Amino acid sequence: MTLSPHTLRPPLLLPLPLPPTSNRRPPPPASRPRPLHPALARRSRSSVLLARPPRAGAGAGDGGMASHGSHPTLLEHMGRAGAPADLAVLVAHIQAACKRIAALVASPGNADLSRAKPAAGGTAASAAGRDAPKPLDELSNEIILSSLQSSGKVAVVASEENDLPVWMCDDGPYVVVTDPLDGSRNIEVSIPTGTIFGIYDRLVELDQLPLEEKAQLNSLQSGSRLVAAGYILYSSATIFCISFGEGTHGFTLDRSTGEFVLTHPSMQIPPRGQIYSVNDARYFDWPEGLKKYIDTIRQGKGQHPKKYSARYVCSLVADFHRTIIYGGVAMNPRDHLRLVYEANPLSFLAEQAGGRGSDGKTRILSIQPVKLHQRLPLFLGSMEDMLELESYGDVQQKVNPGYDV
Ligand SMILES: O=P(O)(O)OC[C@H]1O[C@](O)(COP(=O)(O)O)[C@@H](O)[C@@H]1O
Repeated sequence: MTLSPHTLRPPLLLPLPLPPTSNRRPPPPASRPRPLHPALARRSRSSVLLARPPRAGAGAGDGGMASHGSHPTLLEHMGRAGAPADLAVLVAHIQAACKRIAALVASPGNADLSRAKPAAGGTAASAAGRDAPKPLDELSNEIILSSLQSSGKVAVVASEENDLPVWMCDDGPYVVVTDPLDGSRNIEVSIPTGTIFGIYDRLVELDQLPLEEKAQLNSLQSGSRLVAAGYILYSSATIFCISFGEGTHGFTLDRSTGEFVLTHPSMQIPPRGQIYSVNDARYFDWPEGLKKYIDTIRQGKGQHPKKYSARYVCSLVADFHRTIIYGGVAMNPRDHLRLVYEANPLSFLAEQAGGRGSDGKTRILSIQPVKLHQRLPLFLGSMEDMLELESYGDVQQKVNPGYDV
């Protein structure tokens, strides 16, 4: 595994032309700029003002710079919040990559790419010498990595798809952790998928260490040091939720212009929901505390005197997005989800929306990662539901026999 893939191939598929949609909401009420998170304030010396006058004919591929009526675009929002120029450039590249992934997962034929399919004869290449089609998570990884590399702002990226962190640029100010396409096993049946990412400052104090060592240590930063995090949900709408440490904000892709526009400003998880989200076919492998908690809330006998409903997409971003909006708790109690590029970014977003992320005992953002692909139980959701769940003590599933589906 090389640490310097300067030969990254450009993604193979181009976005298809997208039809206009009518999924726009009425304009949000005018909001005053919020105070900057200290991490942003520290770096705002070179902040940018990205708001621009309306431009005729603005569309996909213009980097998100066009004004969009009374809905600020993502980059306009960053400009108004005083985000550093480097961070805005980086986010612009991430959003461009995610537009391509959105087109990819929605394109005809993607079912063929939903999992690895070796060419005839079991080799990676066909008789004609062409590569076998790559599964979508690999393609998405290539799209994200090539975008991050061309941003020039990333020192190192740690991805679910790479065994080791990928060193990109010695003076890149940021470190990115990412799951480029979560839930890809759902693609074949057109169920929502998502991209997750987290952004840290490069640890300049490690600059003199050998490449592998500084790549690893930069990628293993505690979630409490996140500068920004986000997810992109590819569903009936494509939604980009992001936090720079001053709230969690959601932007919806307007396919008529190619812009992510602010549709969910300052998202707040309701303090209490009435939905639990878990793969409960695993019930008999759960510990007593978790069984008791779920049995109790199902019957409306918990702290909230209402019977809970179950929802489980089995696609982390979709389950989390619903939980942020409706409240409740989304969980995977076994050691399955990854601390560095799944649990940390989503916990950061949950906290910024007034919720909580924990492993059933401990606040996720206070756990020091020791391995890049470290797995753990993950519980995310409304503050009151989370505290009630954790009060049962014994909620982490220790038995993890491996499941076929
Ligand atoms: O099989 P389980 O325990 O229900 O896990 C489902 C979870 O695994 C994921 O599919 C991620 O798993 P992978 O990293 O193996 O793709 C999530 O999207 C989903 O929330």
